[in-house]
Amino acid sequence: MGSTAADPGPQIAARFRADLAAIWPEGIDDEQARLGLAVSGGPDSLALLLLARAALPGRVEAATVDHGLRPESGAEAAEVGRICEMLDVPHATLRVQVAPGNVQAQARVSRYAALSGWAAGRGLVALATGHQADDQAETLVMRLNRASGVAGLAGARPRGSAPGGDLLVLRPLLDWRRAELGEVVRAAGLVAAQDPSNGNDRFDRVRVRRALADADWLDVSALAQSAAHIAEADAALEWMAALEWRSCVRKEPMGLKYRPQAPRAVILRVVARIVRELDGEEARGGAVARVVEALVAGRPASIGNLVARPNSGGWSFARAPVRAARREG
Ligand SMILES: Nc1ncnc2c1ncn2[C@@H]1O[C@H](COP(=O)(O)OP(=O)(O)OP(=O)(O)O)[C@@H](O)[C@H]1O
Repeated sequence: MGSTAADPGPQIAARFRADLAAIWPEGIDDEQARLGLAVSGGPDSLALLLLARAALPGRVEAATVDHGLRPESGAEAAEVGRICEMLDVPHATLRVQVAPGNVQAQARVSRYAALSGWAAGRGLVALATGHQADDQAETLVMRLNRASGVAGLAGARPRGSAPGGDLLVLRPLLDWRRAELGEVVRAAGLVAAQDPSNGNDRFDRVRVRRALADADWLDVSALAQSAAHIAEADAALEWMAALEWRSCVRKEPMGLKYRPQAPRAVILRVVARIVRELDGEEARGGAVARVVEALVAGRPASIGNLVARPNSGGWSFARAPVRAARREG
């Protein structure tokens, strides 16, 4: 493929360059700095590949994670490899094993772990992903429909770190519409895989997508911006929860003691972290809320393998004693 066919038009390229510049890490103005691209083979991340290659010629590398969860995943990764070869962009396929349990959540954990290892090994300054405005808006509407709290409603942030690590993740396409990205791919003569991402909540998402397309009074870009505002509020709550943890949570011989000071939204996060640290499990939001409600009312409560008790100005959390009967049996 000639570079002219693959290169997006000058206006599109300039818009992407400006979006990338706005989130580019401070202090990394090195002309040699190279950016990693997470390319699943779907239309959004293929557009990312084309746009980033034009914005940073010779300074991008791509990786595709093959979770091995669908029969066609290997062929999709190979197709991304073929496209990258045509575009003269180095490409790696990262095969991962997904731990049993919540498959989508585990796939995400292994995906980011693999991408982080790859980026570190290749000396890349950051990883860019293809999250875009329609996905943000759809997720927001789906979560509103499930009564999600702030963390659930928060959209992806333009700049953040990969879960469980310190790889910088850039999302330069958050203001781009799906149709615009599809057009970038089409204009380059490429054919994207049928949306290999977004498989987790595909059914709900497709329904919401149709509803949003029919509701011409709904402004998808505005919804996406709201998701971004909520993401900032979520980060602020996390910051407050870290502060509350430092000043109000103490070790006890049997577990942790918490003397809550903050508003309830922060308390819920601190209690969720206590459960995570003592029980090693991620607690469901509703279960955490029930425990807090009981403790505020002066009643003990249990969550996972923990017992929480109100006492002398605070709440004690400890692992529940193994019942004698169970031990004997
Ligand atoms: N198998 C994959 N290989 C490489 N990149 C991927 C893969 N799956 C997803 N991505 C990257 O993540 C972006 C968002 O994909 P998707 O919407 O599936 O993720 P998500 O689960 O909604 O978001 P997050 O990964 O932040 O939880 C894609 O545009 C792409 O950049």
